Amino acid sequence: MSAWQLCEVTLPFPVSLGRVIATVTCSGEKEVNLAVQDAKAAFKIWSKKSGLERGQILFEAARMIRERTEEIAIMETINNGKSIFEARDDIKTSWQCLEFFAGLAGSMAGEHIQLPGGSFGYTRREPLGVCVGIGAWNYPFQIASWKSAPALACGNAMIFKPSPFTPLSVLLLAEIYTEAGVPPGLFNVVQGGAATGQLLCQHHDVAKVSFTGSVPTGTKIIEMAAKGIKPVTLELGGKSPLIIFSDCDLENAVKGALIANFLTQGEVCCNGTRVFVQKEILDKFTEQVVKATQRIKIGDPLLEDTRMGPLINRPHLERVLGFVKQAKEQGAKVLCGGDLHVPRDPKLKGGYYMTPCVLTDCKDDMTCVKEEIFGPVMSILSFDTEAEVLERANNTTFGLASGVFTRDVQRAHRVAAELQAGVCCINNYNINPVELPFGGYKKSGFGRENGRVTVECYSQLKTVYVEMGDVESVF
Ligand SMILES: NC(=O)c1ccc[n+]([C@@H]2O[C@H](COP(=O)([O-])OP(=O)(O)OC[C@H]3O[C@@H](n4cnc5c(N)ncnc54)[C@H](O)[C@@H]3O)[C@@H](O)[C@H]2O)c1
Ligand SMILES: O=CCc1c[nH]c2ccc(O)cc12
Repeated sequence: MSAWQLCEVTLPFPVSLGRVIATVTCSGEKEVNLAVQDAKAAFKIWSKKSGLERGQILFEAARMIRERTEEIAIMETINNGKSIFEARDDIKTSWQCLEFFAGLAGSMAGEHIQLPGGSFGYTRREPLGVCVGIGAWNYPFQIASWKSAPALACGNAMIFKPSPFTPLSVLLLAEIYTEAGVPPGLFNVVQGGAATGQLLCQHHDVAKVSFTGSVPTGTKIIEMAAKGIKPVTLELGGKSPLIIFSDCDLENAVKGALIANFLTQGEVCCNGTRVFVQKEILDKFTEQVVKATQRIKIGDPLLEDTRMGPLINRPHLERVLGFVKQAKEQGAKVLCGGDLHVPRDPKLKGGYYMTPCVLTDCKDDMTCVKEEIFGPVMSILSFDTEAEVLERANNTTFGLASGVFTRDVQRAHRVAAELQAGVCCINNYNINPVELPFGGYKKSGFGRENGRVTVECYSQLKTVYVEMGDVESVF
């Protein structure tokens, strides 16, 4: 039995349409201990399998996710409020991630190093043990997949705690792993909020924590991990710059700016919310961005043509609207959106909708330009020169992502090299294929998800020395 089925406290989870869709129970100390105990037992079996054997099971899980895409996407849309159109894409990147690490599992290996006198050494890449994954509410299924796939491929067990705002879809992932053949308890889900998260991070049998969420919570996670000398992966917030030079392909730059700001209701950590536009094209760019933003179809996220659903919950909606109000007070101009949206469909009336917002006349010291809003609010800033925009783009404590639109290939790479961010997209935005590492600089975190390098975040290296001669002793 999974730990999440054994809980004592009942919490209601109102979702983004204002209705309760499910009640899950919150895991306390007893359930967390049980989950760790089961994970330890499963780790013993799993870590003894060859990489190829683990890969075969992960390939099967990927196949099952792909086959059940529609069911999982519907669940994710109900869970989070994002459009079904986007949810399908999240599920695709999830099974792709499982496939990517399944493919790597069989070739994880150490090195052989020849030493004097015929002696030699070799290294073994070994799993860490029981890993904990803690997720945010914006990409519930994908976050759980991006954490569990490399963890399991490397031979670890994982206990995953989703955000209490989106507790459901990860249960399908747990079901799929089990049906695909992972040992019982190897991937387990516990439910709850901060208290459950703390119990997991502080548990002495937990070897690693991989966290996706805000900087303040990330700070607490790293403090707890430091006390236990545990490695962490931190995927935190951002306030990423998107730089649009006057020599860009304008149509692509406009599309890029919308993708950089309005996917998942703007609730995306790597969004390019500081849109720096070179003066010569500011008016043309702004006009086209506003037109395209006003065309975004807001509504029932389960309908095929909807492109923006409701925000995650009422306090968050109010927070985002508060940022727009403050921006106006500080001198920004609202060119469109930024209002509460009440859909005509009566069944959507209680939903946490707002209209996507474009702000102009923004200055670097305004709150809307400095702080992560995590909602559908784009701030447009103008600039003159490359040197100036680089200085301003890097003037932030965050460093998750960045983007540049230009037709000048040398400038594109020069700017990409100068931007202080873990990711830079040239002539597109929010493209995060599983083959490429994803993660932040500065306060946006450290460690990486996806790409080959992530194997290093979920394994440890043992050095073995082999003496082929006699022991030479000074004693
Ligand atoms: N960099 C990334 O990859 C990435 C991805 C998605 C979201 N985010 C960031 O996440 C934030 C929004 O998500 P959120 O509101 O769910 O973040 P959050 O930090 O409030 O919560 C994230 C998770 O941490 C848990 N948690 C809260 N307090 C905890 C504690 N003391 N100990 C252990 N666990 C605790 C929560 O229950 C939740 O599961 C934004 O800042 C966004 O930028 C970052
Ligand atoms: O929201 C931020 C970027 C992102 C999108 N999907 C995922 C999955 C896992 C992460 O850690 C981050 C993200």
